[in-house]
Amino acid sequence: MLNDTIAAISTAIGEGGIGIVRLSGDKSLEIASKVFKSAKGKDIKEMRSYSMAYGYIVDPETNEIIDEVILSYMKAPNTYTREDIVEINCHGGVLAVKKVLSVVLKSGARLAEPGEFTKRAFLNGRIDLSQAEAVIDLIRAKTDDSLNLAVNQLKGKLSQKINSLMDKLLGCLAHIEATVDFPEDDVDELVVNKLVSDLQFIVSEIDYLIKNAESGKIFREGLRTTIVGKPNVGKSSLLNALLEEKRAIVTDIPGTTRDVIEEYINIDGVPIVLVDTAGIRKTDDIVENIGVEKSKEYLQNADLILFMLDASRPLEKEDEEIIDLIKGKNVIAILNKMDLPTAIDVDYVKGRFKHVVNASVKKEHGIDEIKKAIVDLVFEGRVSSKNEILVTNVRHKDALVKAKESIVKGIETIKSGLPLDLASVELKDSYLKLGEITGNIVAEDIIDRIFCDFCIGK
Ligand SMILES: Nc1nc2c(c(=O)[nH]1)N(C=O)[C@@H](CNc1ccc(C(=O)N[C@@H](CCC(=O)O)C(=O)O)cc1)CN2
Ligand SMILES: Nc1nc2c(ncn2[C@@H]2O[C@H](COP(=O)(O)OP(=O)(O)OP(=O)(O)O)[C@@H](O)[C@H]2O)c(=O)[nH]1
Ligand SMILES: [K+]
Ligand SMILES: [Mg+2]
Repeated sequence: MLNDTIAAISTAIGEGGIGIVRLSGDKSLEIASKVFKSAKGKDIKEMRSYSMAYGYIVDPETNEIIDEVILSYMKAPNTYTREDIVEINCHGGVLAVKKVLSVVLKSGARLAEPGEFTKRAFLNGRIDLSQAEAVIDLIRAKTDDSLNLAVNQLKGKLSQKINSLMDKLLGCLAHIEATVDFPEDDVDELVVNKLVSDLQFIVSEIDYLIKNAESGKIFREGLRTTIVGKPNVGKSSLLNALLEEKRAIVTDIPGTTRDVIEEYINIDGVPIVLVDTAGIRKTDDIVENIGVEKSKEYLQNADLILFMLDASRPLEKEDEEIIDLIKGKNVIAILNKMDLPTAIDVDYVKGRFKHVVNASVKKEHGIDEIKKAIVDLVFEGRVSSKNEILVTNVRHKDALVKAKESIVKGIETIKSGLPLDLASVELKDSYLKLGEITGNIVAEDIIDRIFCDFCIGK
């Protein structure tokens, strides 16, 4: 129900300077007035929009003072949700904030669902769906570039692009309608050519967005990079070196790492989810074996594999088995332990892998080269995040792919000389797909799924 008043804790739960309980809905001020006592005896119902009041939150049933607070009021429609908003700024302890929320709920507000404030901003028309999605991306951004992309999307840059494509498509549809109204006339060849070239232009613009979406996805989700190799080649040493922190246990005992270790790093603005795994080998140790199975699972889902080899030893069956497992994946092979005499067939490894880096992780050699190889591979021939409209969300990319397919079919229909209104069916499909990105035209379950993913209080 959109017209009830919702409330939630909008700051992170934990000890902090301030914790905020936020209310949104037309009863926000009325509910707040039941629990707030102004220090100067003022009535908050007379408050001006975008002003604050100092006082106490009091449990109306027990008259017990719960917290000393500052309350702020923002009047609809100039607010985050486009509804009346009251924010109660409490002391930032877990208990005070929770108790304030609980009296607010007892006084007539309903606990907000995750993302419900932002969902209201969307349903009330302040932002479209792609902008709402940008809010959560902004909160989760781990690098400056990711943040920058999310802010641009929040400001509506992607929406503008999609709306302009939809306008152009609508122009083509109008064009077709106009010719269909005069069926007796032979459709002018010039008209058809113009239509096809307009559609091809739209396709090329969509193509550009799709092409760069791979990089965009990395900025939003991070590049899943998994270090694999047989035991003892130096995988955990590499994780520690890239993190610049002794995160994983390193020993000279093969089979040291058993669980999967996952950490975030930022390499030149590229967010990386770095995963260290158990060395892959056949083993009778039950615990280690679970680790090995996990390693195999993780390497299947990786965007990039850092395949580590011990260059001081000849290639072994275990290495070959891993080579088989990672076939067809994005791989950077790392020849580690180059500080020791080389025993591996370097040429053979170079023949098998396009990207090979020499390193001695222990002596801190080759770490920068590994970082460079990762970033180069990510952006091979592609754009960075600078001043680009980058599609970062897989949902948007999928919609673009489908939108393009429909236009391409439409162009084929037109070119084959079939009646033009047959093409308009396909163009309308494409229009609907584009509309899913901004949420102009979108099914309720998609909306629910998107906002489910939000945090509470947002
Ligand atoms: N205390 C607090 N800080 C916050 C938020 C909040 O809800 N509360 N925000 C959210 O979580 C973000 C700010 N987002 C906002 C987006 C739009 C409007 C808004 O009311 N815009 C009005 C213009 C108001 C004016 O210019 O006076 C409008 O568009 O009409 C407010 C906040 C970040 N900081
Ligand atoms: N000489 C030399 N030793 C290294 C180098 N890198 C790592 N080591 C050593 O190799 C041993 C194994 O290193 P780890 O990082 O634990 O190897 P791992 O691949 O994570 O091993 P598991 O978790 O057991 O699969 C340790 O004794 C490291 O100090 C290197 O570049 N040169
Ligand atoms: K080890
Ligand atoms: Mg290890």
